[in-house]
Amino acid sequence: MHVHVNAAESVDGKLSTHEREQVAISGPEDFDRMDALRAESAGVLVGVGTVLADDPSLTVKDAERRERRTNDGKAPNPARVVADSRARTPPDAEILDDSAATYVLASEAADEAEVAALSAAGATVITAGSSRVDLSAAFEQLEARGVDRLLVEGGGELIFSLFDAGLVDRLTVYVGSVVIGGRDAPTLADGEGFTDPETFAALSLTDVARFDDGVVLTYDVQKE
Ligand SMILES: NC(=O)C1=CN([C@@H]2O[C@H](COP(=O)(O)OP(=O)(O)OC[C@H]3O[C@@H](n4cnc5c(N)ncnc54)[C@H](OP(=O)(O)O)[C@@H]3O)[C@@H](O)[C@H]2O)C=CC1
Ligand SMILES: Nc1nc(O)c(N)c(N[C@@H]2O[C@H](COP(=O)(O)O)[C@@H](O)[C@H]2O)n1
Repeated sequence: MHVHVNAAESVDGKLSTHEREQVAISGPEDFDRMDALRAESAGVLVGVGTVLADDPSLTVKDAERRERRTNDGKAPNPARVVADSRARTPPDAEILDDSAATYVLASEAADEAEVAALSAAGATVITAGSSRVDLSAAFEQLEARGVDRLLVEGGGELIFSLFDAGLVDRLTVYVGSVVIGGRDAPTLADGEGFTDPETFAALSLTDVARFDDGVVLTYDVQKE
């Protein structure tokens, strides 16, 4: 599985406000760059926290990009994937509309009725992990279904877990010219955090580019 994490943060590293409401940190040029990344992906992954906060659609917005995908023999939109251990995704969430296939990565702790409701709403539920989604195992099951290239759009809890598990290949971060602040506002990587510097995720900066009134930093992730 190739895993590319892309997110937009303020200069102080926040993904949104302490109220965890969606804010536009980047502008039209960066949203278009993100749309191109979606169009190149087999799947777009977010955590259930992002689904509950933002209710994103995770579709390709540009019609020409969708047409190019169709001409290449692909579905117009990549699959939508949500990491959701307890099947908390609302059955009327945007990611469950009929624009694309939707996978819910759940754990054995998910309530059977909630899983059934998501299946009835059109999702394919993949179970991996006892109390929380085992991301490596879930990715193997996604690959078996042809989803072999994931764009991860957040949020901070999920992104930390992916780095912690050594699953990230590439990171692009849009740094917007704004300070959001707030000790409880989500950051690019939340979770437990690393303590031993030996275990920090090590990155190689490969590009710096200006988009809108901010910069996009591109990194390859060093793997042992
Ligand atoms: N600026 C940007 O680019 C973006 C901003 N955002 C913002 O980020 C915020 C949401 O981020 P956040 O609250 O961190 O939520 P996330 O989207 O990271 O979702 C976190 C949840 O995912 C579930 N999950 C399942 N498996 C795992 C796993 N193995 N590791 C970690 N999490 C797992 C957990 O819930 P459970 O245990 O129930 O499964 C967890 O609470 C919102 O405010 C949103 O607006 C979001 C995306 C992009
Ligand atoms: N690149 C980027 N810049 C921002 O300023 C953002 N707030 C986000 N958020 C992500 O975009 C998703 C919205 O997707 P749809 O337009 O609904 O398809 C949102 O959920 C975040 O993943 N990204």
